[in-house]
Amino acid sequence: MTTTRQPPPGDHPVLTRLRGGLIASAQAYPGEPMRDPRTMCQVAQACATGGAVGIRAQGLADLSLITQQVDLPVIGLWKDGTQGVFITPTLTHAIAVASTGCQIVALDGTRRPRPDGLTLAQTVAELRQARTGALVMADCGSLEDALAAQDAGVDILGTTLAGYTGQRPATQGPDLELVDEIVARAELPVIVEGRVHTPAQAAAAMERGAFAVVVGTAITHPTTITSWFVSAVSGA
Ligand SMILES: CC(=O)N[C@H](C=O)[C@@H](O)[C@H](O)[C@H](O)COP(=O)(O)O
Repeated sequence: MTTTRQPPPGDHPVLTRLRGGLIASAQAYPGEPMRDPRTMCQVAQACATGGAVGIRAQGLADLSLITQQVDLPVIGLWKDGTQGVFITPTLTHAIAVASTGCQIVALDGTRRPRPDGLTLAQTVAELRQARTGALVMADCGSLEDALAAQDAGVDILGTTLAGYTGQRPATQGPDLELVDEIVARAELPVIVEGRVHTPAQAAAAMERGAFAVVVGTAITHPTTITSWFVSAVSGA
C-alpha cells in the first residue's frame, strides 16, 4: 500500500489558514449540560468571532453542524471510549469523520495497537484512498510517536496526547520540552495542544516553533474554568 503525499508541509491552503494562529477546541463530554451540537456550534461561532483561525471538534453530529455553519477549517475527531486508543481509533471512524466535511481528521498518532488491527500507515493510506481530501493530524504522546507518525504519512503532528499515554509526565501546562524535541527532529507542522491554559503558555508554544496552538478547556469548558476559580476563592 503506498501513501500519496499531500503538498509540502505547511503549503496546503488549509494549513496556510491555520499557520501562526489559535485553534479553539469545542468539546463537551458525555452527560454534560453543553453536550449538544447546537451549543458546540455556537461556542465555535463565538470563538471564530474572537479571532480563532480554526476549530477542533468531536463527534459526527457536532462536526456536521460546525462544518456547515462556521467558516473556518475544522479539525474533526471521534472519541470512542476513554481508555487506550480512543481518538478516532479506527479507519471506519476516520472515514466517518472526514465525511462530515472537516478539512483535517485528527486521529490517535501513538504507536499503540489500534482496535481494527491496522497500522497508522495503513490507516492513513486507506483514508487517502477514500479521496476525502482531508489532511491527517496525528495526536502524539512522545517524540517517538511523532517521528513514527511522520513516517506513516500524516500531514500534521500534534502534542495532544503528551501526558496521557504514560510516555511523558503530565506537565502543569503544555509539554514545551516535547515541543522542542519534535520541532527539532520532525519536518511536519507541529500543532501544540494539551493543557494550554493561559495566553502566556500559548505564546511560549509559538516561540518554541509551534505551527499553531489548540486551546480547549481554558476557552470552551466552563465547568473546569469555574472550578479553577472556585479553588482559588476557597483557598484564599
Ligand atoms: C487527551 C484528550 O483526550 N484530549 C482531547 C482531544 O481532543 C480533548 O479532551 C482536549 O480538550 C483537547 O486536546 C484540548 O486540550 P485542553 O483541553 O487541555 O486545552
